[in-house]
Amino acid sequence: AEEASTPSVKVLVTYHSLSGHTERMAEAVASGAKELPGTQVLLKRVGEVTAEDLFSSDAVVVGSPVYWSNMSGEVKSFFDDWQFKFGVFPEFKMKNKVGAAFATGGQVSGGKEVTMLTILAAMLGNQMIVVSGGGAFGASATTEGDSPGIDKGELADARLLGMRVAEISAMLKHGQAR
Ligand SMILES: Cc1cc2nc3c(=O)[nH]c(=O)nc-3n(C[C@H](O)[C@H](O)[C@H](O)COP(=O)(O)O)c2cc1C
Repeated sequence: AEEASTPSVKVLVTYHSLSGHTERMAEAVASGAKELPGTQVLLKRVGEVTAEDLFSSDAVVVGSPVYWSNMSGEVKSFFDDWQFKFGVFPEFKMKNKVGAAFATGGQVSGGKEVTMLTILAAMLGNQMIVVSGGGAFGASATTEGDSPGIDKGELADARLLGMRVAEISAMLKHGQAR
């Protein structure tokens, strides 16, 4: 009965992906978050996220392909839409929600960490509580050259990120990760 009366933690996992790599990572982040009982996960492309999706979430995990060592324009437009479409400022409507990032990039040293940091920077500017997981700045995967596609270890990192986001969100919402 106690379980049922505890409101579930809502995690929004959202991403941009043209050739499917970032989408695979997003699915793994989502399944990692679901591993914590009582977690509700919504998986959507950035362009499909509504105000209701955003504001009803306890956590938002954003994934981007690396475009010129940074988040893709579509992901940046998503963040810009937080103001243009959803009016987050000046009330800081995203304040104290958990935020995290993941990225895929063609090259080993092609800007995945910068990409995650710029995503986290947008979240920090919104007074969100940013967390890492999987890797030091979030979960990432190299998708071209000697390391084509997404491998098992990269999927495992994405799952770990999702789990950590769910755990921290539950701690903030309920005082413990259950
Ligand atoms: C316009 C453009 C710019 C890119 N710039 C970079 C880059 O600077 N560094 C890098 O490692 N990969 C770069 N890539 C490769 C993508 O990040 C990589 O293929 C990624 O996994 C694609 O993700 P997706 O399959 O989800 O679309 C670029 C790709 C495109 C289309």
